[in-house]
Amino acid sequence: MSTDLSSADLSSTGSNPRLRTAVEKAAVLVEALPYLEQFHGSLVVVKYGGNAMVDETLTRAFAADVNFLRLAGLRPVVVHGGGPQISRMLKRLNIASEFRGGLRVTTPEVMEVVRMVLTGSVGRELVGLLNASGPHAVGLSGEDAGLFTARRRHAVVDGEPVDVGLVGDVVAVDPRAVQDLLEAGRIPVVATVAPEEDGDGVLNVNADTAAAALAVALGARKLVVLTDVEGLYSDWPDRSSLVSQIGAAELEQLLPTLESGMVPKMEACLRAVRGGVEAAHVVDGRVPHTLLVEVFTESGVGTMVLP
Ligand SMILES: Nc1ncnc2c1ncn2[C@@H]1O[C@H](COP(=O)(O)OP(=O)(O)O)[C@@H](O)[C@H]1O
Ligand SMILES: CC(=O)N[C@@H](CCC(=O)OP(=O)(O)O)C(=O)O
Repeated sequence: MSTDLSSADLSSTGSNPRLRTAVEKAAVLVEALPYLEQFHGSLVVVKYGGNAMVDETLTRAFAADVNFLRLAGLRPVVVHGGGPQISRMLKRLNIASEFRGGLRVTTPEVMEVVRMVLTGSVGRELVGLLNASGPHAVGLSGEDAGLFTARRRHAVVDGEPVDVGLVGDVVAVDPRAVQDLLEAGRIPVVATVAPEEDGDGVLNVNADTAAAALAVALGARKLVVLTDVEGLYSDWPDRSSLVSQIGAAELEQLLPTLESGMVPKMEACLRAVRGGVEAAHVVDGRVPHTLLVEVFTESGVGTMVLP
């Protein structure tokens, strides 16, 4: 079946603007058809960055998109960040904080705030927004049912390892709690605090890192990362260097040249595609509905990482 709405369809609307709008809307739906078919039943991990949550219109559009994915027969899993929200709370509490190599230097005092903000505030708000259109979202953290186990990691700045305190990398995932929820038709919403391996404390895991580990453990079809930039720039901040598609080998070469938040993000995309995820996408979460456009249209937006 041809899914093309040709110029003949548009010309048949003559000068009637309502008919023209109707045909254009139909074209969008028709373009989505092959993707609806292709991705039916697919598991998609969506990482929602704190920087993309700034405005209520955007968070509502995000919640609508995730609910849309579920209703369209996909199985979305949300992993959320909350970096700016943590920073705001630290500031209110007069606790100093800094980032090294894209990771927050996490003292025990900072860790308490990270856990409180991610599991008690950002996660709750997202679950509430998602559930405004049906009781499907359930919040959990890496501490629930052994979902994540983490090991302390160091950031690398200018080729040198830097101690960033209570920051972890996910070394094991027990995805059963998430799978049980998916099986029941729910939308898992995951905060990325994780118990430390061989310890009794918890570690602060960058949300991109955790989303990639979860996507691999779940055998996800896609990882979609929503952030506050159009995608990956090969020569940041030169706006003409936006990368629309990149392979794992090329990305690996580019990694040492990247800065700040893009480091854990692109490492996560690499980890995902190397771990069997078909494609990882970085898209601009400041534009409403980019998640749907990325999944259901031919051209997509942002940067796509392929194995
Ligand atoms: N090469 C690059 N391409 C795109 N963004 C970059 C690059 N290098 C640094 N950045 C910065 O990384 C930021 C995204 O990372 P981050 O702030 O951690 O996002 P999030 O909160 O969504 O995880 C961008 O807003 C941009 O300022
Ligand atoms: C270790 C580390 O940096 N952890 C992050 C966790 C939250 C996060 O990743 O949030 P975004 O996705 O919004 O950046 C932090 O403390 O900010």
